[in-house]
Amino acid sequence: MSDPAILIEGLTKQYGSTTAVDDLTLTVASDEIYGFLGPNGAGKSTTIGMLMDYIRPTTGSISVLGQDPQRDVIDVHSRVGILPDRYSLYDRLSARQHLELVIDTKRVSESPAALLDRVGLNDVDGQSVGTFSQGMEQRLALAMALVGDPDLLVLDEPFTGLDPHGVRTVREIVHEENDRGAAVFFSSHVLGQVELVCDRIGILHEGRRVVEGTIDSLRAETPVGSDATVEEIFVAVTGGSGQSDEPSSETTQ
Ligand SMILES: Nc1ncnc2c1ncn2[C@@H]1O[C@H](COP(=O)(O)OP(=O)(O)OP(=O)(O)O)[C@@H](O)[C@H]1O
Repeated sequence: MSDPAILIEGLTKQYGSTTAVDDLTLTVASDEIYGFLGPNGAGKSTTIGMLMDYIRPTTGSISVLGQDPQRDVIDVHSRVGILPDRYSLYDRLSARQHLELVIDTKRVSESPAALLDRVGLNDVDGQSVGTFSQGMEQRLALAMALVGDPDLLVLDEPFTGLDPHGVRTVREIVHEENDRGAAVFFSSHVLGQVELVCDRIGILHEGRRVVEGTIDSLRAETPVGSDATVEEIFVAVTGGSGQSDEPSSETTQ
């Protein structure tokens, strides 16, 4: 049996007196699509940062594709496709040049044009990224994550800034990548989309995982009813807290 895509045990990250991630334990199988949810500030991006060794844990252990991100960082980075929550692009370079940089770094042979086509960015040849809209930048960042047919895709808020075509494209790519054999781990506040693509979800609240399972199993174990949406489950288990009383329209798409 293959290693889990992600194995996290007792993971804690402390920033001074703030506990961003609190004794988190979580497993993502090598063939699953896992939605990592939680209110603003719950600790999702911090956890993702620790998976990639961008952030060092205070305590706990992490294995990514059977490897230790601190010890085997080069291997982990070569096998994982990451769309971080904050990324910087080079204003003066084109989308093709960005992809060529990742292709060179990962030492793979891949067609930038085919990657741009997959994310719906086919008419941007020669255009510098400084002229891109937010959605175009997001599509390019996703294409960069796809380079090298990663064994694990880690996507932090992949729907940010995308129009409905882009949202659909992300959903299709997540399914295609999973069909190809990749695990997908993504955070999102767009709960309607999460419901459409995830095999399992985990909900984080104040750094702790409060529930985990298939949507059906969460409906059964949460007092929300057998036809509850992910949004209703989310609100029930996070106490309706978060930054606003009303879920934003983004969460219901
Ligand atoms: N570098 C840092 N220094 C101090 N505190 C930090 C730092 N990074 C994150 N935090 C704190 O850690 C907690 C978790 O933040 P994190 O960005 O992981 O949340 P998140 O779940 O990704 O939120 P969002 O949905 O808003 O993106 C927050 O309280 C945040 O203020």
